[in-house]
Amino acid sequence: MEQAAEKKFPHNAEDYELYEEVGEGVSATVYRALCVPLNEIVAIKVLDLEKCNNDLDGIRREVQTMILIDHPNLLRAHCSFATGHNLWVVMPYVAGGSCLHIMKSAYPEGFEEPVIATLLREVLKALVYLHAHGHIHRDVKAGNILVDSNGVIKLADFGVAACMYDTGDRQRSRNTFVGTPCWMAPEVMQQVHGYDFKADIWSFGITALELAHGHAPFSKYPPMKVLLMTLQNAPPGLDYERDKKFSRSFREIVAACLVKDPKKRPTSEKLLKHSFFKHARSKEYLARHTLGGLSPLGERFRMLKVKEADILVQNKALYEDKEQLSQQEYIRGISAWNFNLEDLKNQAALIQDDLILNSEESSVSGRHADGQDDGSPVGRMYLERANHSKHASQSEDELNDIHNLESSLAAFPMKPLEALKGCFDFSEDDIAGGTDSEQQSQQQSFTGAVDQEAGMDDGADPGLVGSISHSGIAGHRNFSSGQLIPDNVLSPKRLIGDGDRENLQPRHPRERNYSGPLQYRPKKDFSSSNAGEDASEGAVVERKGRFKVTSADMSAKGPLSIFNPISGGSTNSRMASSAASSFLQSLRFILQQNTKQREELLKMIKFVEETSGNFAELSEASTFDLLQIVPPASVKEQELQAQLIQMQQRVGSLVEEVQRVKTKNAQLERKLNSMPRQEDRTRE
Ligand SMILES: Nc1ncnc2c1ncn2[C@@H]1O[C@H](COP(=O)(O)OP(=O)(O)OP(=O)(O)O)[C@@H](O)[C@H]1O
Repeated sequence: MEQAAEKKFPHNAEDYELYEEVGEGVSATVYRALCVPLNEIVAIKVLDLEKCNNDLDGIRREVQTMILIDHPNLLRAHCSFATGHNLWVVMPYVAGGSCLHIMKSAYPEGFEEPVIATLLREVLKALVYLHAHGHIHRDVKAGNILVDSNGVIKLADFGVAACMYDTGDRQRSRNTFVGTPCWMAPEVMQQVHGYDFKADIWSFGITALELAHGHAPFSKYPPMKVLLMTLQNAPPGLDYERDKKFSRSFREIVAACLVKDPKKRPTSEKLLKHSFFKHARSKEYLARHTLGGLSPLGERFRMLKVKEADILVQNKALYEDKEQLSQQEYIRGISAWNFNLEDLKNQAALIQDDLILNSEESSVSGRHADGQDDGSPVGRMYLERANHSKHASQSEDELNDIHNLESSLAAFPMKPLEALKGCFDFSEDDIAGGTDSEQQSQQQSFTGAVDQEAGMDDGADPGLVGSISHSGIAGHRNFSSGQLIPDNVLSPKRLIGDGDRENLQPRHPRERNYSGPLQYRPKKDFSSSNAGEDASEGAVVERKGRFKVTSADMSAKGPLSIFNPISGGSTNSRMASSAASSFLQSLRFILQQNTKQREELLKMIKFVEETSGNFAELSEASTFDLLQIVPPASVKEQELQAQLIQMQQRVGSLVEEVQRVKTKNAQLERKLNSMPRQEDRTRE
């Protein structure tokens, strides 16, 4: 691969000393490192090729884009090469880390407006450049906005960038789900007409809200819920009450970006001229107001991880609820959902449970449209769940929710209710629970502030510079990034630095890659995958941490399994059991509905029987049929609906028949009454 700039960065792992971990993505870990020959601190993103083995094109594209771009606000890669089972991407070290990490560490409620304006202005400059060169970034979010120690902003992560001039397969890739759900534009979710650079403008608007509040709108919800809310609800925005500290121009620019019709969104170039950016300040101001007083990145990252682990333990002790725990990963803002259109449809079919839980929020628009809540997300969800009683009064709303859901998903060929049919397709094996430790390892959450210590420095962090030696990498080979993915670099083990490269350990199944890969597999996969290292992964197509589905993914994939959108669980067993409980709830609800209708019908039949003895026989038959309406738990919802319609039609015709008989009787009565008079007349 070509090298960036004048300096020649070596393509050899031996020439780098890995220091501490400074970031983690879904399929990558980022280290601060020293390039020994150049004596320069760099960041090295170590991508696990095994986890990306179906998206090698994507990786190649990311690296190529990273090397070719040339803009002060875009993070450019120095070089990349494969070593062992990993791909190393060498890039400048951005000492402040991402805005997401900064917020999690010191600004959990978000930044002040001048800081936001400054950050967004720089991001927009990067987007103007990218769009002008035919690229769509597709993953604009606070986690990808890096701040260096001088306050210079770098937009990073081209893992999902696409070229607008692509043809053929790559063009088709723009008809794919790519991005992170909370930041994803509606047209990207819908996949009806594809999308263009305006998708970045939507994500930019969401990022503006994220920087203002410390989290993205809908970030407390599971991915499927986010999809539905984005499609169904009014676009999120700044709230007049809660966000009154922000200027009108801020409100306006957010509203301009978050328009559902992409054509109505401004271009990045136009946005850059918006009056909101009058609030922007210098990079020195930015450095002071974002990084001032923060400890070095590696230290912060380590503390956040400790904090996450604590929260995980607390949550586990409090709730012992695996489904809730799996939410944590999502809340954290990690994007690890891999799914295709069929998954979406099938998951959507089960979402009524979720809609019931959150019916209030899902109908909210405007003031609370961003789903903000002050309580702890896990506690809140737990409460919602506890409040979820099955009162009859809720039933109508539930039905409405299902209908709303249906109309929102009109673009999808299979309707949610129809998709329920596939939900029975799992075996006892599938319902066996996953291990706690596996669950636990998946959960992380960044919240609250951490202690603020020494200032920041691009150089080595004393005390943290446990360099990782190279010699432990058995048989590692170097490849130029021109040919990124030789066959033999793919292997079942992932190696990570652990302070000493001599002791490189295969990591336990990656902690953060389990926020609920939204996927399904044929039933046989369920059982077979239980034995594997990560039951959720099986024949997963894509490891990169985002929603992604390629055109090829849209083909049918055999019998359906299911996923509970609430759990976002990682193991098939958890998916199966939570889906089973979700489905049972659906059945109970249907049963309840049908019982009520049955009672109504019985009343009508009784009325018919009483009014006309002539139809007793027919009525009996109807009563018998009606009794059949009570659905055994295993009867599918659709069949029940059909039965119900038939019953209703039958009762309707009975009522008509009764009316006809009544009319006839009345006529006969009139005739009878008139008859004696005729006899009298005859006698006379
Ligand atoms: N050059 C860099 N200098 C300092 N920190 C970095 C650098 N690049 C990335 N990071 C940190 O590492 C984190 C993860 O990196 P990155 O986003 O590239 O991984 P990823 O797998 O693509 O993540 P995701 O899929 O979640 O977007 C970033 O959020 C950031 O905090």
